[in-house]
Amino acid sequence: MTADTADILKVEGLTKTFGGLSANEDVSFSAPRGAICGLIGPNGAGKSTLFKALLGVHKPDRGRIIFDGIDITDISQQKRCRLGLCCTFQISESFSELSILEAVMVGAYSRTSSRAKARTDALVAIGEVGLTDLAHLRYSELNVFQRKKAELATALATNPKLLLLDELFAGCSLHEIAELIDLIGALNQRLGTTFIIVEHVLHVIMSLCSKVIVLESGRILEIGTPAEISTSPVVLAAYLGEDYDVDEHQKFGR
Ligand SMILES: Nc1ncnc2c1ncn2[C@@H]1O[C@H](COP(=O)(O)OP(=O)(O)OP(=O)(O)O)[C@@H](O)[C@H]1O
Repeated sequence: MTADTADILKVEGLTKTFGGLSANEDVSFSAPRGAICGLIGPNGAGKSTLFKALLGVHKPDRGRIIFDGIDITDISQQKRCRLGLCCTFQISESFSELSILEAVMVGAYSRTSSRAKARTDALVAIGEVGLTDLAHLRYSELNVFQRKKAELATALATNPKLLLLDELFAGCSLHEIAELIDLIGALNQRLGTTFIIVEHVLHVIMSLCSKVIVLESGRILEIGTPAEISTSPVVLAAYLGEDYDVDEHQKFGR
């Protein structure tokens, strides 16, 4: 398999069923290298199931996942992470007495066994998200917004090529959302990291993404630019119901 330099990720015909329910049905899309892509859809559309398949949390029934030219469909989560496919994850309660530095070092240890190197890499990642002055604080002492940034730093410390953000913005104020949008945009520019973002705050998707994938009932409903998605009759109908008024909802997502 030769690497497709244009697309860092290709998903081909991914299907995952739970009992009789198709959580993902023949899902195919690609993510261009260096892009910020959005994955949206109503509740239960299959977004988390798709992320879990990408991360290797569960195995799809059918289909293939090609990451950076490599078929990763059957390889472990740890190996995917080492290849550069990672997500943000909430620090569990059992880790809450760790300092930010120690928590972010957990991410850095995915690519080194050297404590000194993990510490250096963690400090770089902490700097990237602007938490250097708080690096010594315990996780339990942080507010929601600081935790989000620390989770982002932990993921960055794995040195991802593709970072999946699953509702990173949830629980943030409008001001904090604006700051996180700027931060993700800056990281994308500075580090070249590709992002795929699952987010219910559509303003985030419309502000950051160049490509949006819309899922509904496990299937791809539409793929396009934010402008195309925000005026797509099928997308509007999926979100707003069959009786939506296009003129009334032309500011969808703003
Ligand atoms: N482990 C599981 N066992 C059984 N059914 C599941 C499982 N995980 C997900 N599902 C079902 O698959 C469908 C898709 O769920 P999924 O969580 O992927 O949707 P989602 O788009 O992430 O939803 P939300 O926006 O509410 O988080 C739902 O009907 C859900 O109940």
